[in-house]
Amino acid sequence: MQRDTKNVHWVVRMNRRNRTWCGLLLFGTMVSHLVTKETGALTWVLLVAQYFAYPQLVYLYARRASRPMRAEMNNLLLDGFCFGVWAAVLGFPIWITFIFLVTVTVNMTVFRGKPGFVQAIAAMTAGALVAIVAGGFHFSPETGWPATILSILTISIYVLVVADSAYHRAVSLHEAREQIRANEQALMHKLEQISALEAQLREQANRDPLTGLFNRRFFDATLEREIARCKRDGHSLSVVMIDVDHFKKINDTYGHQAGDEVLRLLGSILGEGVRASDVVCRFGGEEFLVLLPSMGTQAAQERAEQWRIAFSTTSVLLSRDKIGATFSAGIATYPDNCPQPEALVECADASLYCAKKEGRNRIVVSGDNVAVPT
Ligand SMILES: Nc1nc2c(ncn2[C@@H]2O[C@H](COP(=O)(O)OP(=O)(O)OP(=O)(O)O)[C@@H](O)[C@H]2O)c(=O)[nH]1
Repeated sequence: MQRDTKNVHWVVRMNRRNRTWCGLLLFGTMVSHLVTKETGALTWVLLVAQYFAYPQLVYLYARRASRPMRAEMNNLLLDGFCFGVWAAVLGFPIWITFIFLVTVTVNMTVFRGKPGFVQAIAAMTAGALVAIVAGGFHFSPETGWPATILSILTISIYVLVVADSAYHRAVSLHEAREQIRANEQALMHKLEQISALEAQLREQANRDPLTGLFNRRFFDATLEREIARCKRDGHSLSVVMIDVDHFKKINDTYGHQAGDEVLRLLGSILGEGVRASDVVCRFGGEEFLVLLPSMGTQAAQERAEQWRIAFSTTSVLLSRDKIGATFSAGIATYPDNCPQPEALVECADASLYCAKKEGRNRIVVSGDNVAVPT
């Protein structure tokens, strides 16, 4: 059965590899040293257990631990303790003790810095002391040339393995960072697309698709704001309500498409030369509303008159038809002729009604014989 090692913490995997392969070299080195000594069977058994069973046991412990990195640090300390025991049991042979010292301190320092170095020394010392207390102290530092050569080989290979691991770690870190950067860029791009889409949707929600002017929803929201502003600042606020004359007849005579073109023409005339603060909207059907903040009756009337002349003198060309149209408009201005800004649309509507009644193609200002709604 193949075990899935991909989910095992990379430090646990790396240390298992190092313990297994560098352990084999260390095993060989120790064997070459022990064969020159009188070595009991127990020592051989323990040596085999140390280099063949121990790496697998500590790997299983770290792999199953809820915090594998912490478990692996405990394993490294245990390595130090065991090497301390072996060093003392063997009488501190100089080369073998040196390998123990280098591997244990490097392993701990890589992960914990200087405190790791101190902990490694402490773990080795503890192991050595335990062995000395249990079995007595003896000192036999010399190693024969086979053990010396194997020791040099082992330490060289160990340093190479550590350097190679560090290199691969650096490469995969670099790749991961690049991947994160690419993901971030893709995410930013998506966010930009989403906010552009949102802005587009917001814009569409406020626009009339036929004329491109604002719609009633937007007008209502703006009117509320402008009413609050004109009340606060005491500025004028004018509303012009416009309705195409006999529009039904245009539709009936030239068709719905011709009617649409007439509405588009009026929309473009109303939209020309507006101030940033003006709000031109299609209120529905053939009815338009223009909100003119900070504009008194006279100026609003002049503007509406310009639109009326422009519209009545411009024709829509459709196939062979030249379609002309006029509009009627009602104007209401706060505070000039409409004392309640909330009633501006109603006042303008009443004036528009008057303009229609008086014969169309004209503009009527609220208050000019127009009953102001109460
Ligand atoms: N082409 C077109 N026609 C529309 C649209 N919306 C509403 N209408 C038509 O506009 C016409 C409005 O007619 P009426 O309310 O009778 O008004 P009118 O004919 O302009 O008469 P007065 O306003 O009294 O001058 C109706 O026939 C609606 O079908 C639109 O988007 N496009």
